[in-house]
Amino acid sequence: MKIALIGYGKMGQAIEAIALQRGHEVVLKVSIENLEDNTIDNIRKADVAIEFTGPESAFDNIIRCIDAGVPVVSGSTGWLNRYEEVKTYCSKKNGSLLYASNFSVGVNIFFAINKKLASLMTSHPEYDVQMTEVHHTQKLDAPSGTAITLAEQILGENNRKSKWVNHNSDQANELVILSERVDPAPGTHIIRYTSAIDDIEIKHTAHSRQGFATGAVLAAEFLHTRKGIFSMSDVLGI
Ligand SMILES: NC(=O)C1=CN([C@@H]2O[C@H](COP(=O)(O)OP(=O)(O)OC[C@H]3O[C@@H](n4cnc5c(N)ncnc54)[C@H](OP(=O)(O)O)[C@@H]3O)[C@@H](O)[C@H]2O)C=CC1
Ligand SMILES: O=C(O)C1=N[C@H](C(=O)O)C[C@H](O)C1
Repeated sequence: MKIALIGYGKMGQAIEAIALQRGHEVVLKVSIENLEDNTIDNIRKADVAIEFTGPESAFDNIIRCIDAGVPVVSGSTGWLNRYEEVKTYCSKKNGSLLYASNFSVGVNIFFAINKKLASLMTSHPEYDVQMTEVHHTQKLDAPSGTAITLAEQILGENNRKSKWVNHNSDQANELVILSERVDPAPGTHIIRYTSAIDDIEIKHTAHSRQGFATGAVLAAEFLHTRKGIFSMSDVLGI
């Protein structure tokens, strides 16, 4: 596959290493230094684009890939207030999009465990639930995209919580997500159910960016021959 890397920072470089190992070719690398290369004509040289830039630039980059007619895998976080708009545009243009707040296989298994645990806890109001996410200090958004996905899963199951907040709270309806920024943390997510009698905790710790990068390349391999809007559940069958 010929791959365009839109965003050549920590993730773009980790993805390039995995893509080359898997026999793919990187035909375009875009960062702030060469934004002039981020054109529809250049993107069209690729079979698939992989977009990891950040909250401010993801939307425009994804739209550009759709306009180029090139399937796009995006992992940028902090822009999902415009996700519905992108989905509508992608459908209208008969494009291909695969978005995930977290591409690692381990986190996608963790999502399934989180949903199941949240469902079991529905009938146990004696437990309160809280989340913590820990990332490196260069991260621009808080809470992490993964934490928001986990929180939305819990909100979907737990009728005692009606919204998430990114600060401490004593309101019973608020699901607290605490964000910590310490180096070199690639990404840790912890969900704690606490009661007077005992606590239950589930935790995922990424040891490096390799899992995210491998998942993004698997997603690109999945997407490049398909039309439509997909998620990592489609890639992994979980
Ligand atoms: N879904 C997932 O599994 C994961 C998602 N992420 C998310 O991916 C995003 C990127 O993370 P990370 O690689 O760590 O961040 P970095 O800051 O290391 O890299 C971002 C890259 O995007 C470039 N960039 C910034 N603005 C633009 C733009 N307008 N057009 C094109 N390129 C641009 C930067 O250029 P320059 O270097 O010149 O500034 C840099 O190359 C974040 O939103 C992060 O949360 C991260 C890990 C996993
Ligand atoms: O910015 C990061 O580094 C990460 N971002 C994603 C997120 O916001 O959830 C995924 C991973 O945790 C690393």
